Amino acid sequence: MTTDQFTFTVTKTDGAARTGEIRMPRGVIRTPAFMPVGTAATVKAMYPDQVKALGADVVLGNTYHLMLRPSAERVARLGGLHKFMNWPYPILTDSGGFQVMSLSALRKIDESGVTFQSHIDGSTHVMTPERSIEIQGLLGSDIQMQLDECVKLPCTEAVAEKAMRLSLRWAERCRVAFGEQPGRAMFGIVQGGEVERLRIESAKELANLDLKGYAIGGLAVGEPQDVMLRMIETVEPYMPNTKPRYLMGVGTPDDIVESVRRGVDMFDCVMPTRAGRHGLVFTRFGRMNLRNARFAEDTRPLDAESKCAASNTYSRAYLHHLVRSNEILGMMLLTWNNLAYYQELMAGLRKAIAEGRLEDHIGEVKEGWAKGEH
Ligand SMILES: CNc1nc2cc3c(=O)[nH]c(N)nc3c(CC[C@H]3O[C@@H](OC)[C@H](OC)[C@@H]3OC)c2[nH]1
Repeated sequence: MTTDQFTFTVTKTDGAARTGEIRMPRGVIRTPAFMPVGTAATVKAMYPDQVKALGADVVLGNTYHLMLRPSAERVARLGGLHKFMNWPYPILTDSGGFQVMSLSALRKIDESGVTFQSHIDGSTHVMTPERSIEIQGLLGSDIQMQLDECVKLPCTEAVAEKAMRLSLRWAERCRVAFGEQPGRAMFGIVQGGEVERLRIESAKELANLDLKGYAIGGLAVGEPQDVMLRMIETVEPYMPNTKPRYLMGVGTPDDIVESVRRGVDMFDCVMPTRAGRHGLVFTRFGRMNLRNARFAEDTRPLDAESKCAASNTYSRAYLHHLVRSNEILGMMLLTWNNLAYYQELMAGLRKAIAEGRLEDHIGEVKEGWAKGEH
């Protein structure tokens, strides 16, 4: 009997929300989970053991960036991404489709795949579903995303339909190319723009492929939050409830809370890391921009009750100075604080669902944000 080495178990539900565990050889992912973005084989401004200590069970790598530099083949020759970046735990990699559309000089997209020019040196590359899965395999990725076409919103129904159907055909090709990789998974990505019937068809067709997990793609691309939430509500009933649901690119703390409420299990977003590098901090009192002069002589730490040294030790005045001086330590401390807060938010949501008190907990969390400064 072959024991499946990649499993997902829902442990508790509270309304549409669930807690769960994704178990694989490299470790366990506790859901709902926030996955720090480590695009170029590093979670920017953080040491790997610091990211782990905050409670992150999995980090993200990116096919587009790593195929261009240092190349997937070189990472494989060096022992794979886990060894390369000293992160022995689970890694999820995106297929690269999104970055091709958003970062590169897109040359062509057709049935075979996408042809693009590197934003680094202008060299031409062809990314097919098969090549994307090959690259993710070379990296040693534990959770590999299908190659898809993520349309920019708003777009016409015809454009959304064409991209959704292409993505479905690419999902099938990725499934074949992925083959059997024990202990690893390939996730499908639901597309369909803002068109409910397309979203439902995409979710149903992907469910028929019996994949190990499913992402909701094509969102967090500038649409209002209510549109994003409506799309989640539309597809959730058609996404197998025994498989993890991953909402790509999301989001702010409020986006995450509202999406957990609607049955989403996994999240990724550059918000906490990128914002941290620019002086924007997330706390249980809401967000603060430490560039603001009002912090120039504020001797309080960001959050005296936080377990994180970046949050409970350094004065806002000092952090304000570091940000204004564009000091590296400022980026380090604010990134650290933000990731600590995001992990604390996820741990609180997991605990509240386990105790069947998610709605009360969400009320308390939002009250803290609204109250702002104490
Ligand atoms: C911000 N809003 C947002 N909406 C998105 C929608 C999609 C989508 O439909 N398909 C695919 N394939 N990717 C998407 C992505 C990129 C996530 C990656 O982007 C990278 O973060 C910058 C990171 O790579 C380490 C992450 O890896 C999974 C989205 N990002």
